[in-house]
Amino acid sequence: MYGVWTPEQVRAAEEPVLARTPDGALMRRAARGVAQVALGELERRTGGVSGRRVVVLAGAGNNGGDGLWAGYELRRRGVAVTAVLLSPDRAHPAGLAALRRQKGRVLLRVESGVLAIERADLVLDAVVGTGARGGLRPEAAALADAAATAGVPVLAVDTPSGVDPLTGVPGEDSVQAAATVTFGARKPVHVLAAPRCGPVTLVDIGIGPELPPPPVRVLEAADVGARWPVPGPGDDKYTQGVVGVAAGSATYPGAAVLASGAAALSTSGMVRYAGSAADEVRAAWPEIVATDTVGEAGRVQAWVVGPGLGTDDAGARTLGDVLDAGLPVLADADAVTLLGTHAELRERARNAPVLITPHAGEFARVAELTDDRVASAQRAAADLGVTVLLKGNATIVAAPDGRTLVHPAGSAWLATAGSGDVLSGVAGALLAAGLDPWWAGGCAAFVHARAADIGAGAADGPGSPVPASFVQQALPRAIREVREAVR
Ligand SMILES: NC(=O)C1=CN([C@@H]2O[C@H](COP(=O)(O)OP(=O)(O)OC[C@H]3O[C@@H](n4cnc5c(N)ncnc54)[C@H](OP(=O)(O)O)[C@@H]3O)[C@@H](O)[C@H]2O)[C@@H](O)CC1
Ligand SMILES: [K+]
Repeated sequence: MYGVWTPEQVRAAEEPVLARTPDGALMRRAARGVAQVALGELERRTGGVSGRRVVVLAGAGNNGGDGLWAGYELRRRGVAVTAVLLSPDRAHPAGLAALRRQKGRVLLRVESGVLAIERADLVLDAVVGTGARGGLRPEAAALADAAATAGVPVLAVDTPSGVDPLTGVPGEDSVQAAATVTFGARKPVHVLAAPRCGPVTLVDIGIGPELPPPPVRVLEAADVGARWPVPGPGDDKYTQGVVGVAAGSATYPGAAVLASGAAALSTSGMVRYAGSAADEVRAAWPEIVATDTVGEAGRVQAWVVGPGLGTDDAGARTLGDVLDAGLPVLADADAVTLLGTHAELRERARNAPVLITPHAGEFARVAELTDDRVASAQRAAADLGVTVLLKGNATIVAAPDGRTLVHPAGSAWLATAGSGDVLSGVAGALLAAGLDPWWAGGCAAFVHARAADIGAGAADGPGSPVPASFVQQALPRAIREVREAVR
């Protein structure tokens, strides 16, 4: 598990360290980190460093200072460095002087910068970092565009410029980085817009002890593996948690098959299905005990409700029955919509162990969604009194007590029909096994995303589209992987 801090928190943590260290020391540490990663990229991509060409796009603030100092370090290693100054009058004076001392080339015009980029092996994006406001301005946009067109990889300094460091939302023009080097702490952009950042290297600049507890956490495979429920010698099928799935309809039997099958693959023990797709579920999964209604289902330890349920009165009744059972509940899809339209159902869910798993459209039916998806999920969790898992390329899980995690999906293969049904089955099974909603959501999101990559073949190559049933089938391998990470 690792933490993510807001730019504001990082700035506050830097202050005391800046005050007790010599002028410029922090920036020099940061710049050495950038240079080291840049040298590694050059070596890996071109087989050497000496004489290789690096262009630094240097903005007006300290991010530009990092870039200029990194250019100085690279010059010392024999790299041909050209800096393009985006605001020549405000370029970091010490960084610029250092680069000049080492005979780095300095350009003031965008046109000459574009020409230099076309011949470069690597571009350092030091346009703007945590002080960013909005997308790239036209001159920086033209330079970023030149790098993209020429296929020159960009190493982002701290954050990919033009992407909001707090929300990860890209402006109209923004940098697509091949890799990113950040300092002191990971920031939200690195997990909310991971595909924009590429692999992120964290450089220690000594501010760690000054940081508060992280407002956002990211689970790693071992965290998930350590919590994944597995049977012990004293367990039987009941003691491990029986999950009930109230999903699917005559129109959407597939949702029932995907959700209940995913539950059966996620934990040992037992799955009960209740709904109008009982025949289809039984045919696909003979081990699942299927009945027509929630009332007939028998004892369970948690309910999954919603996928393919329908939003009519019958759906609302089923959701009400499930909430009244007083057990942990995973409410997805139509169940989220019903919570949006029925205030009395929202009241029954409040402060109960409920995990809702909306995508953006469903989320907007129960709470306000802004560009700041993390804050939106946190507010919704606090206001509704339930744990909220907001789906998206980066999935956010926020508990009413404020605990928040982000799962940064590496790929977008999960954006496929039925994939949410699979997630709901996994998370429901974890609730039945006794995980609290926040952990159930976090662990389910992790394994679900991994199963998508496995199903897509993205672990061994570029991958190919993966239907939800393949994601479901890849769950066992994804679970074995997280369990192996514990050892
Ligand atoms: N403190 C330290 O010692 C350390 C700090 N560190 C580094 O400092 C960075 C933070 O530096 P910072 O606070 O100076 O802000 P920064 O990100 O450079 O941006 C502000 C400048 O950018 C401009 N600008 C704004 N938006 C823009 C846009 N869309 N497109 C283009 N330009 C835009 C804005 O100009 P203005 O709006 O005034 O015209 C202003 O001049 C941090 O990310 C890390 O890299 C590390 O070295 C560790 C030690
Ligand atoms: K940057």
